[in-house]
Amino acid sequence: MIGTSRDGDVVTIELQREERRNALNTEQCVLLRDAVDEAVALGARAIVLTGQGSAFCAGADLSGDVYADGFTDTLLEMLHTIDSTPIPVIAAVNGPAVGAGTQLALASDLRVVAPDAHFAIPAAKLGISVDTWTVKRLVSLAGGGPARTMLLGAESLTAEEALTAGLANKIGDLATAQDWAKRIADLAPLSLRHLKMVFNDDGTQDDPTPEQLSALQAAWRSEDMDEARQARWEKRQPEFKGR
Ligand SMILES: CCCCCCCCCCCCC[C@H](O)CC(=O)SCCNC(=O)CCNC(=O)[C@H](O)C(C)(C)COP(=O)(O)OP(=O)(O)OC[C@H]1O[C@@H](n2cnc3c(N)ncnc32)[C@H](O)[C@@H]1OP(=O)(O)O
Repeated sequence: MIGTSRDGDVVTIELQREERRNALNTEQCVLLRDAVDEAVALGARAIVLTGQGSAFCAGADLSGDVYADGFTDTLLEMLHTIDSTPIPVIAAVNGPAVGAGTQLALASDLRVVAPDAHFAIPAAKLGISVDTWTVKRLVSLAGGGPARTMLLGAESLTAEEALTAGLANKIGDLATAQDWAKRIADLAPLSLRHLKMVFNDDGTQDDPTPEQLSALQAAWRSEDMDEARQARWEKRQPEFKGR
């Protein structure tokens, strides 16, 4: 089960399998992927992801065969959908984020973490191999030290430790994340879209040449730049139209 709600330009998507601490199976991954796609198609300017009840997400559903009915491929597809959305995704980590639950938080752009939440990837306890993307994203966000503690040491990271390491951006609750999302939704969409592309560039692309960079800047030039300048001149909030 997945729940969605909309407040202006912000769509909140909630994992709703509280009885299983929002564990993910193939069906949940498909529902979550489709909910994210729908929010983007509806023109949302920011998405908040959260979990129902006391946990954010307990990871892959261990109550059956974890890798049944193409779970891994569907998980990968869902995480890639979140990672590549043109709009910012804020994870409101309302409780434990374990295994694929941490991966879900890693695929988001920003993380607001509840004080009693924690991150863990107990792959080494479960005989599971962790993929390269997850290791690289964890290192890029939390640093090599905390990443090794979590993966090689199979230890969890508390909210405060995650904030110190850089994995958490803020300590707060769902309302904190939604308020932040509303402020982000008022920023220039194309600027955010370009920043997300640059942040998520995994380094396999060659750096653009100066000519490519100026062409990219020209291509990204939008009416939003004129609106921002005009709004500043007229001392009012800009109303960005770019997508
Ligand atoms: C952009 C490109 C992306 C590329 C990505 C590539 C991906 C490639 C594929 C990677 C493959 C790896 C996938 C993934 O990492 C693997 C996993 O996720 S393994 C699962 C790891 N999860 C766990 O080990 C969590 C276990 N659970 C807990 O630690 C605790 O339950 C909790 C979450 C801390 C909550 O604790 P409590 O609140 O005390 O709750 P309980 O423990 O009492 O549980 C309540 C209830 O929920 C059931 N439950 C909990 N977790 C799960 C689960 N994972 N699956 C199923 N059910 C779960 C638990 O059994 C209880 O139910 P009850 O017994 O009461 O019926």
